[in-house]
Amino acid sequence: MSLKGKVALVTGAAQGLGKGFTRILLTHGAKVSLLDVNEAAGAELKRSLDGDFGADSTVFLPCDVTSDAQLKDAFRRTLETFGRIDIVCNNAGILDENAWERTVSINLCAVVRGTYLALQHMKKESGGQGGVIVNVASVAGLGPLLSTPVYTATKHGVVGFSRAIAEVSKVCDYGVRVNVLCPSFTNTAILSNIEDDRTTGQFARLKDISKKMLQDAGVLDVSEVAEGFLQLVTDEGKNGSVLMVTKAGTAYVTFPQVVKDLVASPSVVL
Ligand SMILES: NC(=O)C1=CN([C@@H]2O[C@H](COP(=O)(O)OP(=O)(O)OC[C@H]3O[C@@H](n4cnc5c(N)ncnc54)[C@H](O)[C@@H]3O)[C@@H](O)[C@H]2O)C=CC1
Ligand SMILES: CCCCCC(=O)/C=C/C=C\C/C=C\C/C=C\CCCC(=O)O
Repeated sequence: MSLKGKVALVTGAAQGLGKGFTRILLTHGAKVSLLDVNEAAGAELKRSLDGDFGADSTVFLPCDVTSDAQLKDAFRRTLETFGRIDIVCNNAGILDENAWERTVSINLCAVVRGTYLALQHMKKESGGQGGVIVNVASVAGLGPLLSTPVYTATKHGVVGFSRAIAEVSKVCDYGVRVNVLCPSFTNTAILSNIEDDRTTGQFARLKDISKKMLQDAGVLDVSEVAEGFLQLVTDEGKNGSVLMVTKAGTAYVTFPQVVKDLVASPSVVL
């Protein structure tokens, strides 16, 4: 799928991975709506992107993804600005085992909210033109990161929810693909949490295990993860796909198939 003339909405776009996803989308010809709760970083990024891609290529919309009203308004303003939405990336995330309810709210509840809003705008049965959603989980969505059990749970939640919605989209012919990105440790601000007793809370004593995992796994550059993101956006054969990005390269994750062909079974009435 070519990105020329396409419009994307990215949450948590002001820095780190969201900024990387934004840049790769712009480089391939898309326009991007940048959503972030950090207004100063968002405004600064917008200024630098104006220089590289032109002021008409992006809009920055201050938005806390935990607010239903703010996220709805950001979708509305994206449509108002660019006239269409084709790509949605639910990327905003935090790691804070002390503020664990907020972690669930941002990392999982807001991904559900962003996915439902994306479907409302893009699915064919609501008059949309189809599209693609990429939800950002983590390798911690596939196995445990010991010092961060709630973070780990939210990322497993993102994987499970996205795979389920991808199947729904296929069966109900929404015309929207839903994929999941699972990066390993990547060089962004969130990595500093590994050392921070305030964010690991009662599990601070386990931080050496996470640090050892990081040393063994290595640290990805944002651009390596952005290439994986681009694959999930552009490869029209991918729906319900979970792409793991590690220093060893990229790999699509396979899951055990517990019930074979459930939806294709003639005994299942849809
Ligand atoms: N850096 C890493 O090692 C990995 C990161 N991830 C995931 O990638 C995603 C992006 O994280 P990074 O770029 O690494 O971290 P980061 O901390 O650099 O960026 C996160 C962005 O999300 C924004 N944000 C936080 N709460 C928000 C809210 N309530 N509403 C709107 N925006 C909000 C922040 O302002 C920030 O711009 C997260 O979901 C994270 O869990 C996944 C695997 C590895
Ligand atoms: C503490 C900093 C966290 C930074 C953000 C993040 O999500 C990093 C995750 C990196 C690694 C995930 C850790 C554990 C995953 C464990 C097992 C995965 C198994 C995958 C497989 O090969 O089957």
